[in-house]
Amino acid sequence: MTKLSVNINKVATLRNARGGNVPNVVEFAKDAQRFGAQGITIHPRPDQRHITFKDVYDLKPVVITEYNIEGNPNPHFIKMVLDVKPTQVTLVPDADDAITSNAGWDTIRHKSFLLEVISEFKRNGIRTSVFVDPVISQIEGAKQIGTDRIELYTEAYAHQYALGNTFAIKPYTDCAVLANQLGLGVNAGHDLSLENIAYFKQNIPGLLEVSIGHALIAESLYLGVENVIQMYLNKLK
Ligand SMILES: CC(=O)[C@@H](O)[C@H](O)COP(=O)(O)O
Ligand SMILES: NCC(=O)COP(=O)(O)O
Repeated sequence: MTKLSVNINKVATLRNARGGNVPNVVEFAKDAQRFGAQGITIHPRPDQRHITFKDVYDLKPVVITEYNIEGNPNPHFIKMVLDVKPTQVTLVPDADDAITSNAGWDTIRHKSFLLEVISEFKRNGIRTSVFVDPVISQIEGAKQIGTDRIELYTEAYAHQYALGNTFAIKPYTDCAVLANQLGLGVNAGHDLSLENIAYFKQNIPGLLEVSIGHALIAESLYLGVENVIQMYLNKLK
């Protein structure tokens, strides 16, 4: 079975736009789990543009499924994750000013750094995952750094799938097959959506978890808007 971890960054983006507490990120996480989400993912960025450092702590007691914290392991991020002890930490090599995550780790070049950070998280009972491009040598490198899982960076797949290029799945399938052989768990995320998720799932053996945020929130707006407009109209009769 593949678990759905709902990324709630965009809920925080909306909240921060007004400076208040609407929508409430903690309540949203509770409701998402009540509606069936099997995990909650957040990606606190250094500028706190969406998820704040306070959110990271506030969410801990309410995430009763799997709590996945993603981010670049700078000293502050490492401390926060060690304090909160989520189910899983996903290491992402994003620059502070990146609009969103835009590349996987070079697991070969950063081997010694990743080995050290991963062993510290694992010593503290936190499952580790490493965000990687679908490149065979990077999966082999991931095995060398002792991570429990990899997260396949799916932006390229999502982009090509939307253009009708289903062959774009091939490097992902190949990497998942190798990861399974090496005993690495396989997660995936970035730009997955209602449109492209079924084909991805069908072609990725042993897919343990997908984390989905941007499209899921956008789709929720579209799929919910008729209902909400009708509710307003009823109140205005
Ligand atoms: C690691 C990853 O793939 C990202 O998708 C991420 O967690 C989303 O971050 P933003 O919501 O800041 O774009
Ligand atoms: N790890 C990927 C994630 O959490 C969500 O990415 P996206 O769906 O917001 O692109």
